Amino acid sequence: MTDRTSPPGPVRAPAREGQFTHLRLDKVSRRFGDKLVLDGLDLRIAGGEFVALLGPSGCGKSTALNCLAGLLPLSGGGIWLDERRVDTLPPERRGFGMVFQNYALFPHMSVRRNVGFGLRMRGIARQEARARVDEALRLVQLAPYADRLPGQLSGGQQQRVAIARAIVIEPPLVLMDEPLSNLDAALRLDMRTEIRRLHQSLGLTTVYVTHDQEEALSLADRLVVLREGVVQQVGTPEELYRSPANPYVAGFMGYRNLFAMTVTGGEGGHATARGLGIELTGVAGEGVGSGPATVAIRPEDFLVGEPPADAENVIEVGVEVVEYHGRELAVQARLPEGQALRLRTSTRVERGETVRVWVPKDRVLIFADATAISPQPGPPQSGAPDATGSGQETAAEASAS
Ligand SMILES: Nc1ncnc2c1ncn2[C@@H]1O[C@H](COP(=O)(O)OP(=O)(O)OP(=O)(O)O)[C@@H](O)[C@H]1O
Repeated sequence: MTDRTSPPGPVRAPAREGQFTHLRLDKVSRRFGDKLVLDGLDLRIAGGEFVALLGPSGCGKSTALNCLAGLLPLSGGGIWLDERRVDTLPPERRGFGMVFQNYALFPHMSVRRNVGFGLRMRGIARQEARARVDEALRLVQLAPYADRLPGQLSGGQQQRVAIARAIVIEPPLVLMDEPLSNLDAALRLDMRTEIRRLHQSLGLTTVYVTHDQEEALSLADRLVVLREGVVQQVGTPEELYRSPANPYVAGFMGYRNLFAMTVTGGEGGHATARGLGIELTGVAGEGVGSGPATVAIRPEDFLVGEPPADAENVIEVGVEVVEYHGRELAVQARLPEGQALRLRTSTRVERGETVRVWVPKDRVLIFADATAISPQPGPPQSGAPDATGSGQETAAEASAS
């Protein structure tokens, strides 16, 4: 849906009433007991921007969103809409729209009454409220369902009701917490397009929480990758995809192969690393010198077959698992010392075969951070190369070591 080479810029629709220039999170912290779940989160979001908070389960995404919404008090720091401090205000005075994973609709109220609930609470006159509800239902293409109860709707339709309810109050900020997780794959794609369309056409500012890297990349103007409550990297989808700051972010951006190796030399912006019975040359990240490092490679960057004479990074691997994925095969192979290597190829390979694979050195990233460990034995990657949560195990493995 999104053209990745030119990420969509913020602010496309006319400014909304109550719109702000910047939302600022200033050293926001949140503790639960002894546990610091958000640790000094600094973030600046421009009005009209779509920002995704991305990270694995437990990294603090929902906590950050709930702090923004006013559902959780901060343990430290502040939240500002331009010059106005909002973290001291109760949720209803912030007036943000919220969409949750579980829809949170009132089961006994019709779609129309659910959508109009926030307007009734705000004392909006009946006639105006009705017109606004009609318009919101039209926007989410649910006008024909206005008189149904939520239980008479599909999951996707219920989520549209939740979205209509959030936007009908014309909030300066819409907060979405994994709104698509309960939907099936096809519906998720449709709703993703829908959310982006609404965001653009209404000029909303949206903060969207997800653990799904593909969802974040396709929806957001900017991504914020969180790890244990600490921001790892903030950037456009293209920046994060092309230049992840560390192995953890790389894991999220589809670098499913994270190898703990040792740098033995290097020149001209490249470094060479040894370990696991192989040698690899790649782009040297900041601070890479001799010593332990993490080498990151995307499964789809390997080439398979008889390497040309000038092929870089040629290695021999034993094919262990082959999954058919239409145009491509998802393959799990073993390095000489037994570590798993994941690759995707349209070249036919068979289980049990020993094959030569190679990867151009400019497709290999070498990080000074040596905390990643090699992916553990397991099934090959499923779905698209960077499909839902595909980087998660590797990121989790990275954080586990
Ligand atoms: N009310 C609470 N009391 C104690 N600990 C909590 C509470 N809410 C969250 N936590 C802890 O804070 C951490 C972050 O939780 P949070 O829900 O923000 O993570 P998340 O990244 O949104 O994960 P998920 O995607 O699973 O919702 C977790 O370790 C969680 O157990």
